[in-house]
Amino acid sequence: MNVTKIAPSILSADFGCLEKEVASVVDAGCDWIHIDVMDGHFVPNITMGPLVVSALRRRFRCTLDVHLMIEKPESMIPSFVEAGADVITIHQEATHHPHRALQMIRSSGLRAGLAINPGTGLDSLPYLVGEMDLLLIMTVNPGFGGQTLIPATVSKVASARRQLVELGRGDVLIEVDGGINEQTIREVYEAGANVFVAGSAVFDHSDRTDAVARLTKALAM
Ligand SMILES: O=C(CO)[C@@H](O)[C@H](O)COP(=O)(O)O
Repeated sequence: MNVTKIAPSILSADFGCLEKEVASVVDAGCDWIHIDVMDGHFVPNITMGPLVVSALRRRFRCTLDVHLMIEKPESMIPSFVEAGADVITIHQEATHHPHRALQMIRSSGLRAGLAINPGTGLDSLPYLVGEMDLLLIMTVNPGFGGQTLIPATVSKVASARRQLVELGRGDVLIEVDGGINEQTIREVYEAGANVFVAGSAVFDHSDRTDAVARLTKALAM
């Protein structure tokens, strides 16, 4: 699969001027924006909700990639659909009914993603693969930006890619999230990832065009 996307995570952006922050990465050539929704229960942090997604939807045409780090995501899926998300990803660990949650997202006409934490295996893949468009492999424990990629997650990406191909779903995007930077992006790409969430590696730099170009260059090396 040839698709590769850098998806800047606005968790590391300056929320005081979010429109300007997102515009800076869209101007740098990014057409996916990663939006981390945290509820203070599933993860020990609270961020934003559907109102922020709908505000960004009104201003930007790019793909809004919404990552729900919330318990019982089923209850909030309709609000994020209504807000204008393009991709909604739920965590396997956050619901008793991941299959149903993925079906809800798809039946609303959106792309559905399944996220798994670093400590979660790939056992459920054969049972959920028919309902997903994207597999988000957390490369850090979710909740905060600026962490270091956990090395064991790289072989999980490789294993997931192999299994997806064997299951006839080589088209499913593998997204990696956490600790993605110039030093780590190439190894997860080689393992089979194609969507690269980058928070601090983009927003901690004042020149966003340069930051995105550095990641793209590291990917191609
Ligand atoms: O979901 C999360 C954190 O839970 C991420 O999307 C972070 O925002 C990634 O930040 P960096 O590790 O790239 O700084």
